[in-house]
Amino acid sequence: MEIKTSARPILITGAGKRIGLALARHFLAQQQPVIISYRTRYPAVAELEKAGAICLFGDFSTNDGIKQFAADVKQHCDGLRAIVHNASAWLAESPDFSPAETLAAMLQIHVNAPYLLNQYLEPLLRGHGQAGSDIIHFTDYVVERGSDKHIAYAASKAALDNMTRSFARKLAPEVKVNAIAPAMIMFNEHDDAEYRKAALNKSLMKIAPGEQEIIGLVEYLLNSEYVTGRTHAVDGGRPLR
Ligand SMILES: NC(=O)C1=CN([C@@H]2O[C@H](COP(=O)(O)OP(=O)(O)OC[C@H]3O[C@@H](n4cnc5c(N)ncnc54)[C@H](OP(=O)(O)O)[C@@H]3O)[C@@H](O)[C@H]2O)C=CC1
Ligand SMILES: Nc1nc2c(c(=O)[nH]1)N=C([C@H](O)[C@@H](O)CO)CN2
Repeated sequence: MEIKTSARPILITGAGKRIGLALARHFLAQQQPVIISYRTRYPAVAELEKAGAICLFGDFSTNDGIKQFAADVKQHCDGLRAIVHNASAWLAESPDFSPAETLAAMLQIHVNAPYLLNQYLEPLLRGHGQAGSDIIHFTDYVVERGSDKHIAYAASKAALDNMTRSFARKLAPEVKVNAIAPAMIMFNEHDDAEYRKAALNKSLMKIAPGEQEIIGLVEYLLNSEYVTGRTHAVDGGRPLR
């Protein structure tokens, strides 16, 4: 028998590193209970556990894995304050995978996982009053522009963007549902100087702002009683370049 938390946790998927990890640390520092999913057990997962997070293995590459993860969440709490759908893979089209494999993988993590988790965990989000809970989908700036190197990625994030409006309709007024559409937030370690220069030049602001820009927007959305069904760009003015 698992011990259930009293205050409603915020569930963050794929939070063993980078933006998800930064969000988990932020909420824990505010005494806000957190549940995270991790697929790879990065060293930071033990650090989050030590800080009080419930860290559950979750591999969303199959629908069974998603279902199992939802069942595990229900073992640990009766209600959720929010679900933050952060888990993602930025897979480019490449000769290493067939187009069918690439498309299936992108749809699995950016469409099946949030769609199924929203359905399985809906009872935990409801029943907490008007605007009592939130769902936040992480999409991408490329939803509006497309991407010649990440076609399946962009298409799957576009589907997620659309689901934002459908779930907002379905779950209002109890649950607000919004999307955050970042452009460049943080580089990956392997990005070379030439790539970094070109990527920075794509926006008006010309910086990689880091996780704090996302944390600030997530806080804003959680605190709002009115904002729902919208996509919120964090892109340094990229469409204006
Ligand atoms: N960083 C940026 O500049 C931008 C980020 N975004 C979006 O913001 C969000 C966070 O970005 P970032 O921190 O860079 O993301 P990362 O790619 O660094 O991390 C994503 C997380 O998702 C997990 N994940 C991937 N596939 C699966 C799966 N099948 N099952 C379970 N977990 C999985 C990864 O686990 P594992 O490591 O074990 O695979 C990882 O922990 C993402 O949704 C991203 O698309 C959008 C635009 C720009
Ligand atoms: N899941 C991920 N999605 C995205 C990443 C990433 O590292 N993981 N990175 C980007 C880039 O930063 C891009 O916006 C600029 O090069 C996009 N999505």
